[in-house]
Amino acid sequence: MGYRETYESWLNNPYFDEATRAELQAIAGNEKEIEERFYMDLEFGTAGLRGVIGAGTNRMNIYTVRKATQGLANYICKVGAQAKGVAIAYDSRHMSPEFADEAALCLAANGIKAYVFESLRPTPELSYAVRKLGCTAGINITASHNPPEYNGYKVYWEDGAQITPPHDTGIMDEVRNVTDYASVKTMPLEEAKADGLYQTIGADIDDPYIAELKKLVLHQDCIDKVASELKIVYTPLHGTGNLPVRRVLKELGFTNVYVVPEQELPDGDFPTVSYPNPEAAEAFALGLALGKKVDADLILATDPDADRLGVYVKDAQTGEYHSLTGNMSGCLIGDYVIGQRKELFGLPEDGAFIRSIVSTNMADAIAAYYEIDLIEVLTGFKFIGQKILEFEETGKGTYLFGMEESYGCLPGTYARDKDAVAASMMLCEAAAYYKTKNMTLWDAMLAMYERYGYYKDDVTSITLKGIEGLAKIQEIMNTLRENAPAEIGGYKVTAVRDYKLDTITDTAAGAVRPTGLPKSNVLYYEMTDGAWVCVRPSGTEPKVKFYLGVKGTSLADADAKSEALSKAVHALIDTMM
Ligand SMILES: O=P(O)(O)OC[C@H]1O[C@H](O)[C@H](O)[C@@H](O)[C@@H]1O
Repeated sequence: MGYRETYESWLNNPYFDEATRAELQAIAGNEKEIEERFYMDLEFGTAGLRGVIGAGTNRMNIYTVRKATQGLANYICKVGAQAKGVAIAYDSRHMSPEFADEAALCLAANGIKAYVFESLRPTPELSYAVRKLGCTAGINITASHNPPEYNGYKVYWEDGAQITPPHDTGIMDEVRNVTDYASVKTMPLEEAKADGLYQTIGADIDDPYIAELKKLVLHQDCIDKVASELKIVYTPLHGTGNLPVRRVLKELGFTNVYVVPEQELPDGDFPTVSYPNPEAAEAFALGLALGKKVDADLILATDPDADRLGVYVKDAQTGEYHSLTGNMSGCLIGDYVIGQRKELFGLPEDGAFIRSIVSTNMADAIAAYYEIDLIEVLTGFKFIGQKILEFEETGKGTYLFGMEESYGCLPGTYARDKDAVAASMMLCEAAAYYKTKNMTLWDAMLAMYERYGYYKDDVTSITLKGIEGLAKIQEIMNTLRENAPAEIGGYKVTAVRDYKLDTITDTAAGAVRPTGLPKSNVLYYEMTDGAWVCVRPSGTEPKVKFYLGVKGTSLADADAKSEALSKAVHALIDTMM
C-alpha cells in the first residue's frame, strides 16, 4: 500500500478515534506531511522505536504503541515466555503514561502480566526491575534526550538489556506481521487489574534499586570526611532523575545538593531548553548560573530518562568551570572505579572494560594500565549489556566498567543499561575521594591526561530530517564507502574499517581482515599519530554523526589538533552537501 492509501485507510477506518481522524483531516491538503507520516512504519533503531508524537504509521501514537506491543506479545508467546510478565516504565514526556498503559493492556489482553510503575522512573531502574521481578521483558516509554515533540519505546529482554539478536529481529518480524491494527488486542484497565494481569510497582523496586547503587560505593569513609564541604548542583532537566539522584546522594551523606529550581519538576514541554540533552551546552545554562552563585564543585545534569549524565567541574586554579564530555566523565568514573577496586580488593584476572567503537582511546590506555581487557562493541549500550550476559553464560570475563561517548556508563551489573543515577553517585564519591587528597575532579582529569595521554575526542552531527534527509544520509555513507579518503586534516589514513562489509583494510599493504563485530553501517578511519575519524547514521535521531579523536603531547596540543581535525572533517562534509 502506498502512503496515500494508508492515509485514506486511517481516515476512513472506524477503528481509529475521532481525534486521530480530525488530526488527519487537518493535513488533507498537505501532501508532504501525509507522505512523512505514512510512507513507512516506525522502525526499531539503536534504542527501540523513536518518533514524533502524532497520527500516522511513522509516528508515536496509541495505535503504533499497541501494534509494537502486540508484536512483542506474539514473540513472547512464540518463545513460550509469557508466564513471567513484562515490567513497564515511562518518563516525563507527553503521552508517556498513556502509552505505558496502552502497552500494559495489550499485554494483559494477550494473557501476559504487566508490572507498571506508579509514576515516572529512570531507564536504568526499569532495567533493574526486569531482573528483580524475573520478567521476560521490559518496556520503557521514553524518547530519552530527543526534543519535546518526540516519544519512544525501548524494549528489554529478560537479562535487563535492550534487545539484541536474535530477540530484536524476532520481535521486529512479529511487529511487521501485525498488519491489521484492529487485530491488536486490548482490554479495560479494571478488568486487567481484577484478573491479576496489571500490577502497579513503586517503592518495592525503588528501595532495592537504591540499595544496589549504594553497594557500589568504595569509599564511604571519604564521603563521611568531606561531604559537607562539597557543593553539588544538579538538574534533572524536567525528567525522571530528580527523586532517585537526590535520594541516593542524601542517603550517602552529601548535604549540599542544590537542585536547579526551574528544571526540578517533570515537564514534557522541557520549557527551559530546546533539547533536554546534557550533550548540549544550553542544558547547562541554568545549572552553571546556579553553580557560579553557590560556588559549586561540580554541576550534574541527567537527561529525561536519567541514563545520560552531563558534567561541569570547577578548576580551583582559575575558578572556571570545565565541561566534561561523555568520554571524559566516563573515563574519570571508570578509572576511579577500577583503580579503587584494585586498591581495595585487587582485580580479577579476566576483568574487562567495555566501550563502543566510537568512544575514546583513553579507555584503552586505562585498560592497559590496569592490565585488564578492553572490549569494543558497536554503538548502543545494549551491546555492553549483551557482553555482560555473555560473560555470565560462558563464565569467562568479569565486567568492571562500560561506557559510551554518548554520556552513558554503568558501574555495576545490577542493571544492564547505562545509569546516570549511579554515574552521578560515583562521580560525587570520586569528588569526595579526590578532595581528601586535596584534588578537584578537574585535577583528577589532568592527572589522567598525564598518566594515560592527552586524548581529545569530539563529535559533529549533521541533522537531515524526513524522507530526503534519510536519502542524503545514505548518499553520504555511499560516497565515503566508495571513495575512502587517503588523508584527513594531514593525517594519513592507515586502515579503513567498514563495519557493513565486515572488513578492515590496511591501506599500505592492502591486507583485509574481519572486524569481529556484527554488520553495521559504520565507516572508521584509523590514521597516523593515533588520530581517527568515524562516520555513521544515528539510530535515534535524523542525523549523520562524524566522530573524531586525536592524541596530543599536552592539553593545548590536543585541543589544537582536535580543532584542526574537526575543521578538516567539516571541509570533508561540505564536499558532500
Ligand atoms: O548515535 P545514536 O544511534 O543516536 O545513539 C546514541 C546513543 O543513543 C542512546 O542514548 C542509546 O541508549 C545509546 O546506547 C547510544 O549510544
